[in-house]
Amino acid sequence: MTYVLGITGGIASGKSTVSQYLAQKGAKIIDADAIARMIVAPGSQGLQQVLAHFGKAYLAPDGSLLRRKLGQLVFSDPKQLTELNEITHPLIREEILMQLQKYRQKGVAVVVLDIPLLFEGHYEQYCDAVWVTVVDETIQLARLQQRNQLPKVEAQARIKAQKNNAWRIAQADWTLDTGKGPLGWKPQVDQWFELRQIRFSKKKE
Ligand SMILES: CC(C)(COP(=O)(O)OP(=O)(O)OC[C@H]1O[C@@H](n2cnc3c(N)ncnc32)[C@H](O)[C@@H]1O)[C@@H](O)C(=O)NCCC(=O)NCCS
Ligand SMILES: Nc1ncnc2c1ncn2[C@@H]1O[C@H](COP(=O)(O)OP(=O)(O)OP(=O)(O)O)[C@@H](O)[C@H]1O
Repeated sequence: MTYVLGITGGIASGKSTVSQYLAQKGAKIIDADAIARMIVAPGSQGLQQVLAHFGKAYLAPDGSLLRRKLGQLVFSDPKQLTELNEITHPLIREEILMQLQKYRQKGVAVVVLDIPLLFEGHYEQYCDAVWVTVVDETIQLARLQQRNQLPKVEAQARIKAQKNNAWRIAQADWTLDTGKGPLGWKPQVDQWFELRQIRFSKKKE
């Protein structure tokens, strides 16, 4: 039986960092952001659909999507964001469910669904438990600005384009504060699995 753990949270709240730690312990990760990039890769049908809707101005000379530019548009205009979601989300869902099925068939012990829009997309129906990562908004803003090299207003727009923490926390099984650094959250993560006697698959070296 595969144990499916969903991890969600606001932008730059630490989802990928926690997922990477679980991958080191032997979990398989299904990364929605990576899938979202894959479905609009150069030459893909997804990219064609995005460009047909938003225009060729979002195509880079090397055939890739101008992500920063599209982000500037959609994270400052909810209507445009909804339209991008309508194009991309069915393709993202199909790939997520395919990967999940593959891991279940292989008998992987723990699979992590790392999905920013987990509750929005109702992926909790596939999860045995859902964690939400949270961090103080000042730290979140600083991490986001630093990681994505974004000016403050753009980073703030991205945070504002998402649902808030209270909305996510109300639906989650557990809330993990990543603001205190790894020494704060790693032992709590270990304990979650120990208490429930959930074992990871042995990693192939
Ligand atoms: C707008 C795009 C091109 C900006 O690309 P960029 O490389 O700058 O950001 P990236 O994809 O790495 O996303 C970073 C973070 O932004 C947030 N985010 C991304 N898409 C969305 C969205 N549709 N709604 C709310 N937040 C989002 C998430 O927290 C995500 O982790 C890109 O985010 C995108 O294509 N989004 C639509 C697909 C989607 O919903 N992806 C999220 C996975 S479900
Ligand atoms: N506990 C921590 N201490 C210090 N920095 C951290 C911690 N957790 C995450 N970070 C840093 O914060 C940034 C955001 O973390 P991460 O990429 O894991 O967030 P995310 O929730 O996956 O983001 P996104 O929603 O954009 O996918 C990264 O640069 C990461 O290195």
